[in-house]
Amino acid sequence: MSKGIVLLAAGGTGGHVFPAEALAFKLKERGYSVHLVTDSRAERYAGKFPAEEIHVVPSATIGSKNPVAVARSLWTLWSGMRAAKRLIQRLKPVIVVGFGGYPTVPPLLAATRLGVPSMLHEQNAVMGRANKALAPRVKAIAGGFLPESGGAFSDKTIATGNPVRPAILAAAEQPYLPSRAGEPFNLVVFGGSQGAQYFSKAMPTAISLLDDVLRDRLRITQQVRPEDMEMVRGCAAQLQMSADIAPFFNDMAERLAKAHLVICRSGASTVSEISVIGRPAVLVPYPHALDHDQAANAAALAATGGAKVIVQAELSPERIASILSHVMNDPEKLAGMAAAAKLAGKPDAANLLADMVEAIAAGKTVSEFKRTRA
Ligand SMILES: CC(=O)N[C@H]1[C@@H](OP(=O)(O)OP(=O)(O)OC[C@H]2O[C@@H](n3ccc(=O)[nH]c3=O)[C@H](O)[C@@H]2O)O[C@H](CO)[C@@H](O)[C@@H]1O
Repeated sequence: MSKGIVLLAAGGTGGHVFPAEALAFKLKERGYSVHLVTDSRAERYAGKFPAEEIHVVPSATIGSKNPVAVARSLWTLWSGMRAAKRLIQRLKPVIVVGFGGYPTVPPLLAATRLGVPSMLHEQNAVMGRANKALAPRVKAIAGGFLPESGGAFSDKTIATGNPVRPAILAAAEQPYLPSRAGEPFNLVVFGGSQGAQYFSKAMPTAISLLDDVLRDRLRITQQVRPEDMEMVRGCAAQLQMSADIAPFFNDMAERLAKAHLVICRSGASTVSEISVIGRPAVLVPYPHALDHDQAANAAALAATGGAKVIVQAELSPERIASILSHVMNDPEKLAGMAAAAKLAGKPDAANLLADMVEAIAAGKTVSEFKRTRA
């Protein structure tokens, strides 16, 4: 028999949904039923997300200054809140947990109005806008990279880390095996759930600048946005490179486990996964990210010595080639970074977050929960 329903709310991008999914697996193991409320991208997760049902309620952002657009958004939010209220009254969840993104605003507001316990998980080192708006109303906030003290809501924040998928935890069992002179060197290049156009042009040029000995050692996995696939495939063929190229790799955990170096953006789950598995990384924060959350996530891992951060404006194919030449000849340095990254990893985040969900659902305060952990 189910211990009760937990309603998870997440904006429809991988950045919000993947941590919610990791928590969902954990809660199901503990005997809860899970429902997900998200936006119109819900069908992407159908059959994959371990929820009894996936619900969509209307939502909108208020980004525009145009009064007609603002009125329309407010109306959509109002309808979303009414729909969310009906959903919560029907499901009677023991708690509603928001993972950020504007589609979480109606369900979380509805939960607080109905007196249902509610909490947030913020994946990034900087709080997103939806979470910032909801933070004063919820009972607790779990943070992927948020500090437990000194932040705006430190009295109710717990640094759980970002829950990672079971496949990532399995990959974390594999030790880092350095690639020495003459041995294959696995390089994984990726953007995030949507890919990163920057690497499509920069990587092939960088690789063309390497000497033949290093280029022969490279085995590349590169996530490439669909519109760039043909161009990057052509470059790889011209360079006679061994490269796996795709818009999205479903076996990313396994690829990260085998990587000798990762070059990527610094979305919250990306950074958390790299540190849980323990692989050295060059992080290139997405320069147009709202509130520069990616720069802050990257800085958190770089501070441990597990990664190097380079802002895109200071990066070039020449610099990538120079970094590759240097580190491919210095396996000890990469092994040191891998160890530092692993030390910073939080493989127990999903467990801790599930403990927190159970405690808040049972009416405990954050300070009471913290005391049980001490
Ligand atoms: C442009 C933008 O606004 N990005 C935001 C978005 O990033 P984004 O949605 O890219 O989020 P993350 O980096 O957090 O997660 C990407 C996920 O996709 C997976 N993956 C990626 C490529 C692939 O081929 N296969 C695969 O499985 C990664 O392993 C990771 O689990 O949400 C994050 C979490 O709120 C934020 O930190 C980012 O700033």
